[in-house]
Amino acid sequence: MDSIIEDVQVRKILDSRGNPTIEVDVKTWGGYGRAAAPSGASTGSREVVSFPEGGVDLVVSEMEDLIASELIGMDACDITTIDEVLREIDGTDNLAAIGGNTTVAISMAVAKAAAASYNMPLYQYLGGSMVNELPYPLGNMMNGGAHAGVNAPDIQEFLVVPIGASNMVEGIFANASIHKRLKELIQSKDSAFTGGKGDEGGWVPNITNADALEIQSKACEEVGDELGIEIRPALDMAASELWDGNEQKYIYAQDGIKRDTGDQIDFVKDIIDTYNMFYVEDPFDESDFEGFAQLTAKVGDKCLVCGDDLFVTNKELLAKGIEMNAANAIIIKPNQIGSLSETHATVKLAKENGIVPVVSHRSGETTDETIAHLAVGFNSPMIKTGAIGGERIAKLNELIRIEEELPNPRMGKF
Ligand SMILES: O=C(O)[C@@H](CO)OP(=O)(O)O
Ligand SMILES: [Mg+2]
Repeated sequence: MDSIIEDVQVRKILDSRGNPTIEVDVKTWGGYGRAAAPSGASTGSREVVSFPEGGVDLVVSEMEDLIASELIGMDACDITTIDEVLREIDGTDNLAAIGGNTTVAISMAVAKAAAASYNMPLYQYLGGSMVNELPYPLGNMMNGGAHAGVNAPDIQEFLVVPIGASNMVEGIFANASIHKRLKELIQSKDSAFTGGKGDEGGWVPNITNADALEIQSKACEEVGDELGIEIRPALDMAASELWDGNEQKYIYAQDGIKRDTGDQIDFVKDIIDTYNMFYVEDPFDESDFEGFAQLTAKVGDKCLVCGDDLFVTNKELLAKGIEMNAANAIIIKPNQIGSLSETHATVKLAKENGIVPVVSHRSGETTDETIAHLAVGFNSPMIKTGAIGGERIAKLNELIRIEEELPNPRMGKF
């Protein structure tokens, strides 16, 4: 049994914001897997807790031995049971005792060790030998909101999708070209722009939301024409960060505008119509399933309306969203739910119901490349993982390698 776990090691490492996070090594008789946990800034309130009070240091000093002693001797292929054991060790509903980042890093390292035990890449171990589809890269171009400083746009992420790309390399480099072009276009609107970037490598301009939307769309058209492929704009509005529960309004500080839910529906629909948006994530507060459902009814036939904070990769919340027709896409972030098997269950439910799963990074990342394998192995037609920057290109470059390995690679289907 090459996949029997022999050792589990936990260490504190840096993330891209300079915060501590956790990296786990799992050794089996015949293989080895390593994975690290990312962390969010605009987190959903229903996500599992990242770390116990005491943080990564406490996990390393007091929990490593306990966790290792439970897992040593188990079969790394039995990932569901291993995830259950981790939940039992924790003993809370929201993984507050050992931390969802601890469990997810172990869970992903176990899966990688299992794959390595049988000399397989993770995507093939998860997706089978017929897997051959690659995800369109949803690339982050400009940052605002919680991922940027003051004076930035309120909308958190201005993204693009190279939907006309015929392969991964073409899509990834199209996004990099847009990122470059946007620097020039920002300078035309903001002469004091110094080239500052946000947490995910997108530019942080001091311009209005309207100006940002305009140059985002211009960059898609110009670069799309030059490269001869269709590139469409997309947004993550991260509207939970804009929502003021007392005022019952979305506060757009940069524009000095407040919008109630009805105004917000009209505002987002207008943006989708005007700019032919391919994808809009979290256009409403995380508790507003009804607002999501109203927007999806209006634009769901031409735009992906995606829930991130709304669903937090949680199967029960997704089931509620399916019942209410709240969205037609879901962000998949393993550390929101704390394990690979629960992440897989949510992806499965999404696919069974025609909801597009979009595997995603977090704003605080490491050079861990696991999500590139999850996107391919889970057959996710899109991956959200930035456009430039070391911790972002770790995933993109891994997708380039995976494309090279696949016998008959093709871009995913929506
Ligand atoms: O809102 C998001 O989708 C993510 C990643 O882009 O941000 P965070 O990791 O801060 O939640
Ligand atoms: Mg989001």
